[in-house]
Amino acid sequence: MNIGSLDGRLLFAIPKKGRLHEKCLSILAGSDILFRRHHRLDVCLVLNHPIALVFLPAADIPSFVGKGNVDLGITGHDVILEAKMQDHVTEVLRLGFGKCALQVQVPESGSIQTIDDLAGKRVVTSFEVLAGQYFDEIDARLGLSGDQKTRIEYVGGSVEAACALGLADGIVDLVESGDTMRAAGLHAIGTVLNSEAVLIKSTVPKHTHLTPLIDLITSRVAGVIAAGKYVICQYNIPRVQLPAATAITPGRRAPTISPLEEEAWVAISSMVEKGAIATIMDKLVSIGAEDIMIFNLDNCRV
Ligand SMILES: Nc1ncnc2c1ncn2[C@@H]1O[C@H](COP(=O)(O)OP(=O)(O)OP(=O)(O)O)[C@@H](O)[C@H]1O
Ligand SMILES: O=P(O)(O)OC[C@H]1O[C@H](OP(=O)(O)OP(=O)(O)O)[C@H](O)[C@@H]1O
Repeated sequence: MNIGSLDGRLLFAIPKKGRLHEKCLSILAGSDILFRRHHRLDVCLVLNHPIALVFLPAADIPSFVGKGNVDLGITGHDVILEAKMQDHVTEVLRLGFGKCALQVQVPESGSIQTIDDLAGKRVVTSFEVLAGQYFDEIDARLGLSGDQKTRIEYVGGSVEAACALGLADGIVDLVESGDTMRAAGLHAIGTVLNSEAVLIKSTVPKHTHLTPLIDLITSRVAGVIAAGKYVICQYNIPRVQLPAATAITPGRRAPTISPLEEEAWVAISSMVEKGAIATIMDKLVSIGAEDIMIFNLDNCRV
């Protein structure tokens, strides 16, 4: 592939490895963005759209999109703020995966047990901007200045080992399940930020002719995300219970209500959030619903 073949194409940045990579590949598949990635190549052409995918480290994607070198990208909300790109990129969609929290952590059994105890000491992190901003506020509140201020030191990885190695009194790192933190004998004493994966575009796009394609891809990605979040709930209910049933399954706009051959009954079909389905079914049973069925969505537009 020569670089000339990228001319006029929408450049779409995807995390090349790490926690967000696999989910991004399934979003591309669900959006019918077809590509063949050649071994070791980080740029590849999409077969069925004027798009090229650029596989980059998640932390580099905000700058590429913010500076307009790349038109669209998927990355974490956390790394947008860490790269100070929040004024240069627009978060078009929250994607509901890659959920984690950037937390201040200290050894479970140590003398430091609060943020105020940790202020003025050594903190190791890969998020030096966010950790710096967080502790600047704490230091200011406690009146710490000059040499008394919290020392933030950058490391590129294995942050959780820093306390055990004697490099730090506390760390600032991402937590999802908490397994990594607990395995390192640490616990959280403060939250700097909550994060999830987001679809981003340049706030001031360089290639305005690509706006319709950006909107099309955004709508497809939104459909894939919604299909993962919702299921279809279908059931029969006595007609007299319609108001109660509609309140339990209101749908996104309104439930679909169909007559049955039996005059006193109706069938209802409604989109409901996957996470709430057990409770919703309990409630439907309690008002006399029968034949309740749940269907997964392959894809949708909302
Ligand atoms: N444990 C986690 N659970 C959920 N999301 C996470 C987790 N760790 C990181 N993330 C999200 O994924 C983004 C990329 O983090 P990750 O550690 O996967 O990247 P990486 O450093 O490029 O990959 P690798 O860790 O393989 O070197 C983070 O900025 C954050 O938004
Ligand atoms: O709370 P948990 O579910 O344990 O997740 C937290 C861990 O996940 C991330 O690292 P990752 O495993 O992606 O590897 P990395 O250290 O190479 O970034 C993050 O840096 C934490 O170390």
